[in-house]
This record gives sequence, structure tokens and C-alpha cells, in this order.
Amino acid sequence: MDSLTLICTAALLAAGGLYWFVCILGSAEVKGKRAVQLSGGSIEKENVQDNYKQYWSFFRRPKEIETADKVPAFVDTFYNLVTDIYEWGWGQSFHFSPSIPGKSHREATRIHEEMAVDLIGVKPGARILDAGCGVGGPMRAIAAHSRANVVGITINEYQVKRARMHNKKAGLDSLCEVVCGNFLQMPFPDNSFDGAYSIEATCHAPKLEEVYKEIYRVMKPGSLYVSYEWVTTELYKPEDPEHVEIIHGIERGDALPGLRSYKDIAEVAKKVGFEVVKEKDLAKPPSNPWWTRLKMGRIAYWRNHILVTILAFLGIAPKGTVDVHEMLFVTADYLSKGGEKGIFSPMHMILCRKPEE
Ligand SMILES: C=C(CC[C@@H](C)[C@H]1CC[C@H]2C3=CC[C@H]4[C@H](C)[C@@H](O)CC[C@]4(C)[C@H]3CC[C@]12C)C(C)C
Ligand SMILES: C[S@@+](CC[C@H](N)C(=O)[O-])C[C@H]1O[C@@H](n2cnc3c(N)ncnc32)[C@H](O)[C@@H]1O
Repeated sequence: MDSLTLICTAALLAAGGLYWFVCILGSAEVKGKRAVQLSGGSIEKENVQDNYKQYWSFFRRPKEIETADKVPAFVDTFYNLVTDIYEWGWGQSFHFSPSIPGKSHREATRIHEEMAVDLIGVKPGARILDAGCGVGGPMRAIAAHSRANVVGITINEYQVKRARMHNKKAGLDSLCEVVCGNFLQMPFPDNSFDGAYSIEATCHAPKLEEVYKEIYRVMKPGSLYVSYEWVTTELYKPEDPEHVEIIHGIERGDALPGLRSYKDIAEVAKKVGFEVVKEKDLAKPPSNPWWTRLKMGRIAYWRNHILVTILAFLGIAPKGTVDVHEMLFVTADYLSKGGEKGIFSPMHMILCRKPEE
């Protein structure tokens, strides 16, 4: 073989390898987002790095996220930064679920979502609220399973665009509606929903009471609300520096104004007027660990990190994407530790009823 043939063969192999690494491997599962499409949500490409710095500056004084009224804007910035990475590396449902032997992550996720709508017992044609809907993974599973009309609300405009696109693609846009707004002040009339749910979303509210009060307002008397809450468990010891570090790590990497204790959830629900029908930590045995999926993905995260670094270097992905990805990488570790130690649960389930008038 002469040297020209050798160079051409090597170049072809390198190009093929790069294509495979970026376009095939770049998507860890079937997600609807590719590595080459990573963006900063609604943030202009050149402003992603500054927005990341701005996000991080909120945590200079841990546990004191300046003032509560700044939280929705800070959460919005966070989701501009992470939405594409979540979709690319996790899927369209931005939450955890217990692993189920013999079932894929996708199936386990769907089962966890369907359980929520089964708990609120709605009939086909009912109108239900998804408070903090993300890009609508749960909303589509729930609408398909229950044939209820789901109205989702998210603070993040980019997620609204993504969710509407996915709804249409899934042929579920007649059942699923998405609104951009703050779940602390929703643009819906009193007593207008036949049920409501929120999956790993109300943890972003600076005061749980404010979001529960607002959900209570828009629900019809007699209807049910279920929430999967992020909490510290009875094993969390605030005097243990390792526990505190893990919980702060989770708060910093997930835009949380401060994790609540499992004890506070039912108390707040009752305070706003709900009757508590059932409360259960879905992470507890006999459920299988929810964090194994996070740990199993570690090799893929390394691969993703190399990929993101190359794409940012080539100017394909925004510059700050590398920092955001690194932050998530670290967060995954804190989340797994919180799960393994049993001090944190992302699925403390509470089922509430708005009393009949
Ligand atoms: C409910 C919330 C989000 C929960 C999870 C959906 C996300 C929490 C941490 C995220 C991730 C961590 C590591 C990323 C990895 C480094 C990257 O290569 C691919 C994406 C990750 C796996 C990413 C995916 C989503 C999470 C698991 C919060 C915000 C209240
Ligand atoms: C972790 S994601 C979960 C999304 C969805 N429930 C799921 O499981 O895929 C949290 C969601 O809550 C939304 N959210 C947080 N604070 C909000 C607020 N004040 N008003 C409306 N939505 C909010 C975010 O925009 C995001 O869509």
C-alpha cells in the first residue's frame, strides 16, 4: 500500500469513527436529542457560559438563595442550561423511578408515571393538571394510559416548545396542552381541574405551602392530587458533615432552594386545606433502588464528557455546556450517595383530597 492510500484509509476511518462517536454513541438511549443538537435552551449560544456563572453564583451562600421571589427565574435559567443534556442523556421524563427487574428504564419510568394517574383515579375526558411538566414525558404516558386531558405548566419557555413538539410527534396533542407559567401563580380559574399531579417538580418552590395552596385553588372540590416529593429522610442527620455535604451537593446541582424533610410534606398539605389520603416513600424496600440507573451510566457520562468537550471546542455546542455537564456529573454522584445512604428520597409520595364543600 502506498502512503497516499494509507493516509486516505486512516482519514476515512477517523471520520467514520468520529461520526459513530458523535452521532451514534452520542445518544445513550432513544431520546429525540443528539449531541450535535445540544443548546442552551432559550439562551443565546454566546451567553450560555455567563448564565452558568450566574446560576452558580446563587449558591455562594448555601441555603440562602437570595430572596424567594428570585427562585423561579433562577430555576428557569437552570432548565435552559440542562434541558437538552437531560433529554440527550436521560430521556423525556425528568425524574427517577425504582428499578424493576426484567424491565427497561423506559418501562420502569412509564409504570411510575401511570401509578400517579391511577392514584388520582380520573376518568377518560377528565381535565387534569401537571404542575411542573418538563418536556412532557410523564404527561404523554399519563394521557395515553388514562385518556384524560392533561394541562402541563412549566416556567421554562424552551421546555414548552420541546413538549409541544413531542406531543405532536406522539399524536397526543389533542389530549396534551402545555402552558408557560409559574406554578405559584397559575393562569387557571378556581375549581377548574378534576385532578392534579406533580412529579419531582414542587421541590423547586421556595415555600411548599405556596405551590400546594395554588394547586388546591385550581382543583375541584372532591378531586385528588398526588405529588412525588424530593425530601431528606429520617436517616438524615444535620449534625453529620458528610450528610450535609451530600444534601448541599444535591441542592446545588438541581436548582433547589433547600431540600425539605419528609416530615414537613403532610403538615403543609393539611395547612392549605387538603385531607391526606396516603403518604409513602416509594424508594423504600421492597422497591428496588432508583439510583442504580445513575451509577450504571458512569461510563456513558465519561464518553459524554469527551463528546461535549470536543463539540464545544469545535464551536458546535455552546462553550458553557462543558461546565454544565461537569456540574451534572458531580451531581449524579451526590444523588447516588444520598440514595445509597438512605438519607434522601426523590419519590416521597403524598396523595391528597380537596374536601367537598
Ligand atoms: C427532578 C430533577 C431531575 C432529576 C434527574 C432527571 C436528573 C438529576 C441529575 C441528572 C443527570 C446527571 C448526570 C448527567 C450525565 C453526566 C450526562 O452525561 C447525561 C445526563 C445525566 C445522566 C443527567 C440526566 C438527568 C438527571 C438524572 C431535579 C432537577 C429536581
Ligand atoms: C425535574 S423537572 C420534572 C418535570 C416533569 N415532571 C418530569 O417528571 O419529566 C421539574 C419541572 O418543574 C418546573 N418548575 C420548577 N419551578 C417551577 C415554577 N415556579 N413554575 C412552573 N414550573 C416550574 C420546571 O420548569 C421543570 O419543568
